[in-house]
Amino acid sequence: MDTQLETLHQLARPHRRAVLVVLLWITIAGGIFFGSLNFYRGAYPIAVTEFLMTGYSGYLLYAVRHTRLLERWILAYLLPFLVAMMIALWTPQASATVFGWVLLIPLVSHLLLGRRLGLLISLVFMAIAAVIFLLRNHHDPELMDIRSIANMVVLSICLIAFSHAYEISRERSELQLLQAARTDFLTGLANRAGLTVFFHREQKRALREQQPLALLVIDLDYFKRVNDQFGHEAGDRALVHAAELMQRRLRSTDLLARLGGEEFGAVLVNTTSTTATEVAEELRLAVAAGKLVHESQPIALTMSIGVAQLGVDGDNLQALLSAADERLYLAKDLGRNRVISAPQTGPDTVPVWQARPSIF
Ligand SMILES: Nc1nc2c(ncn2[C@@H]2O[C@H](COP(=O)(O)OP(=O)(O)OP(=O)(O)O)[C@@H](O)[C@H]2O)c(=O)[nH]1
Repeated sequence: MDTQLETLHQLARPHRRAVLVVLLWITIAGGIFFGSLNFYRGAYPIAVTEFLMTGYSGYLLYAVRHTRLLERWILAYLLPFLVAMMIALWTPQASATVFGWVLLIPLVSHLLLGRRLGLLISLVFMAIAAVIFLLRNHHDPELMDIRSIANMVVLSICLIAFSHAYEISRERSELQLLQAARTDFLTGLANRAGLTVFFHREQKRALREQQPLALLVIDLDYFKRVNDQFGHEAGDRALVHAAELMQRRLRSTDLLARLGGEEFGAVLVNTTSTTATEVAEELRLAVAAGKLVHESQPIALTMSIGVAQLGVDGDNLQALLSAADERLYLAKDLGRNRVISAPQTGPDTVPVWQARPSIF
């Protein structure tokens, strides 16, 4: 399943679960009421079906509480419920008003299953209900009147269209909110939450495909001075400028994020610590060479960077952030404007094991 679809399912789960629980309670109450009524009237097959549906709904109520397979349980409720509805429509004892329940199908199936499956289920079961209606009532001139039929068709189309439009706009708003929650407002990069989601996805892929994965933690040097000397607005521009320079040098498959303040993080997919160090070096040189001018005065920017690799420096994001952070602060202690990574890295870096004694 693609990640956006999976994210949409995850976002929708709490409200779908809530709708399902309400429907199950209504089914239980309705099943007891109509089952007793039909039993009393002697309509035993319908009464038994309704009592069975009541018991099944009670079981589902228990099952859906903590399940991770909510979509399957929804289908396990909705399909028998709709089949029972079709059987009830077909039974000779059922009155014509029972067809009113069919109008619930698009609302319930869209609320429970979203726009794609909701639309499919609505179309299939409403078409079956229409066929049953025509077969049962084709002798009734009042019900077969063109105006009555047109009324029912238009009402059905309206309900399908409204339910579908509601689901589309709900999905869109949820995605926009999610996007905003994972984006840094100033630079437009991912924020820490966005980096976390991206890292976990790439970590799974890296483990599955046995590929390396590297993390950079990047901090602008003496950034307080930029703010103090040029003002906060110029500081903001400098952050955006550095972000753009770095973004240009990364592959589209990598992720650059602003972790907060003047600190950035980069997840480099399919990259070893050695290559990540070379990339970090390129980023450092690009930002140091970048020409940012504020009111005719150049703003000089440099960065310190710590590098870590999955499986070498830790097996989770927290461990990699700590390792990269530790190296970043070592870079600061050694005079800033440099990259520090694991011991086996390139010539322009200071190995951790060599540099460590200077800070103790
Ligand atoms: N303009 C601007 N400044 C910010 C933002 N977030 C954090 N800062 C500033 O970044 C500066 C960070 O200062 P410090 O933590 O002392 O670090 P530094 O001056 O970069 O020094 P080193 O990191 O040790 O090289 C502070 O002055 C913050 O106000 C922001 O969104 N915009």
